Amino acid sequence: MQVSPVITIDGPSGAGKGTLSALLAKSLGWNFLDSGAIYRVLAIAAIHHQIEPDDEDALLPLASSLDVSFITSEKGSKIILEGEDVTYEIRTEEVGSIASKVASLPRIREALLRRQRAFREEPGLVADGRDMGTVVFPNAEAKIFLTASADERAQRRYNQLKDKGHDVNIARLLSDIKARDERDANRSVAPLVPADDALVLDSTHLNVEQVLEKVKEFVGSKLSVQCAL
Ligand SMILES: Nc1ncnc2c1ncn2[C@@H]1O[C@H](COP(=O)(O)OP(=O)(O)O)[C@@H](O)[C@H]1O
Ligand SMILES: Nc1ccn([C@@H]2O[C@H](COP(=O)(O)OP(=O)(O)O)[C@@H](O)[C@H]2O)c(=O)n1
Repeated sequence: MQVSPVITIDGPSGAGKGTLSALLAKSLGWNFLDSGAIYRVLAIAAIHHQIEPDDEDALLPLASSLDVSFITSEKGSKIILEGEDVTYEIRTEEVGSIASKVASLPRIREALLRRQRAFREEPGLVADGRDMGTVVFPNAEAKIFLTASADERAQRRYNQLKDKGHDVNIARLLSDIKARDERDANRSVAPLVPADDALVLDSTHLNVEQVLEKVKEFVGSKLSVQCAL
């Protein structure tokens, strides 16, 4: 059976993965998986159910039957957890930090694998995360590892959260980002590392258009989708 093609975009927080993935998915007309949102939703569910982020036994049933839906319409996309709209709530740095704690638990990652792979549908998928090219879709057609310096990523996150009306502090953001980098890169399962066959792209001194240009060139060399791009 022919499976749909996948482009994976992995990298640390604030590197521009979500921005790039959304632009690529839109220009190709492909599906989009924001795998980080699944971990963030699980973090919110843990808070709602008063479960500590390191309590793997208690989190496991929650992860296995996570009642979440990703709704995309012309007005934008919405994330609904147990009937509640958590689209705005999941984006705080605090939730990102709890997400990175629950994401370090091996059985939790295992429980979420099938849910993530189910996004691979016709005509194709752009998957954004930490382990998309290494674990979830190891046979992806094109893999990108997008990074940038921690200072640049903290500044981008600061601007982004401020624009959305969140109360933010740049020094705190930088230290949270560094702590999250450290945890994501050093965990025992699915650590944040580029796949052997990934294009590693440092976006510190590149704007969104420049990143997109380079990625389109790379994707075009790996897949026969040049016409769509
Ligand atoms: N190359 C870039 N240069 C400057 N800002 C960028 C770049 N890529 C993304 N951004 C901005 O940085 C912020 C974080 O990007 P995002 O795509 O959410 O990162 P990630 O998904 O890797 O955490 C967003 O506000 C986005 O518009
Ligand atoms: N595929 C993924 C995606 C996210 N995550 C975890 O979930 C957290 C939040 O992911 P995210 O992609 O929303 O984070 P940002 O890059 O947007 O800050 C990350 O810090 C990771 O610890 C993961 O472990 N594996």
